[in-house]
Amino acid sequence: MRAKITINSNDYTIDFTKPLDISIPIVSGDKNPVAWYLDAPNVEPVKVGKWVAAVAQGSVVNFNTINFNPHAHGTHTECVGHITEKVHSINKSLKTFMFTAEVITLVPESYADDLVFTKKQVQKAIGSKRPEALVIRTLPNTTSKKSRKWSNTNWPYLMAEAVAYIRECSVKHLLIDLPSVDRERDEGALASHKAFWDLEGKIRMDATITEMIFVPHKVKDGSYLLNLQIASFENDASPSKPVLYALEK
Ligand SMILES: N[C@@H](CC(=O)c1ccccc1NC=O)C(=O)O
Repeated sequence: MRAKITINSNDYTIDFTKPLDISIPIVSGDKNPVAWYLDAPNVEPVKVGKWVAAVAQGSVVNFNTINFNPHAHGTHTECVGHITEKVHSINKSLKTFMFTAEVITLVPESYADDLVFTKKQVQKAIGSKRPEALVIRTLPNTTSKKSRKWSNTNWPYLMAEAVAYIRECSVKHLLIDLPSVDRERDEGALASHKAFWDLEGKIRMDATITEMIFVPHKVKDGSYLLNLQIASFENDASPSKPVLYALEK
């Protein structure tokens, strides 16, 4: 299926048979990525007495219970409810699902004992583009990101002024391939989260942050259409499935 779309008076064609999935699959056990000091997610059949709900074990159906944490175990999208006393729901915050998106690639820079992404880098990478969604691929970009054990790694993070700039560019949806836009241990500052949602100003209720994506190498930097989908969880965050489509002229 192909679609003709118009973005700001420019016409493009989309080929829906060529999705570029930038989500990380959730798998049971040690192959899954983990952050925030939790154990691996678990997918296992329901057991009642002698009944094990797996066809391989004599059940007529496979019927698994899944135990996982959206923030710790893979690609997830969160709303401002992640950091506010009143719990806002991602299902109520994210109401449209197709966005113009720009994929950029950033190399972290040294900052004291940390690795960070600066406002200057972001400015250079975005240039004059003003997408609704910004997809940040960080280097190095090995496939081990899909199973990384992130706890206590002090991953690279976005400087708050870089995120404020992203907000000033009117980006509504920020996606990154790290467990957080903020430093792993920041004494609760969450400075980049706060800057993105404008917590000290007019809170952006409809803005979202998606973390732990994986942007394959074959996806080149540039402009795309983004389909950002969540499961309908009434929670601050949900596992999500961001999918890019090339914009053909
Ligand atoms: N960086 C925060 C911690 C933090 O953000 C966090 C801690 C435990 C579980 C989840 C967290 N953030 C998740 O998105 C801090 O050091 O206080």
